[in-house]
Amino acid sequence: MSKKLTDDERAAALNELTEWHLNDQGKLERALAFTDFNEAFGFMTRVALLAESMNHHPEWFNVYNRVRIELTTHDAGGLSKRDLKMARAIDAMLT
Ligand SMILES: C[C@H](O)[C@H](O)[C@H]1CNC2=NC(N)=NC(=O)C2=N1
Repeated sequence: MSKKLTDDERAAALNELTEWHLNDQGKLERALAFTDFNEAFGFMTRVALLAESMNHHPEWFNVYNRVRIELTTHDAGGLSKRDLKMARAIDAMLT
């Protein structure tokens, strides 16, 4: 069971995760564009393996070279540290 972040914790995290924003559903969102579908799906495959190992799974949307990722923690009813860990791991994968 993960705890929902406090308002202060969430604000600090958003300040640090510059590529991410809070969407209108309160989820942590990042939009990405790759050169083509192969690159996008290759990235999604790497994230999928990571997600499975972390038992924390993204909600996402893909069209051709674009991927939009939304992170939230269902049992916390909002953002938790698990979303921040996942976001940082995704960022690290892209550098
Ligand atoms: C039973 C299982 O541990 C839960 O359903 C996990 C799986 N993956 C999950 N992923 C995400 N993003 N949020 C969750 O709350 C979550 N819960």
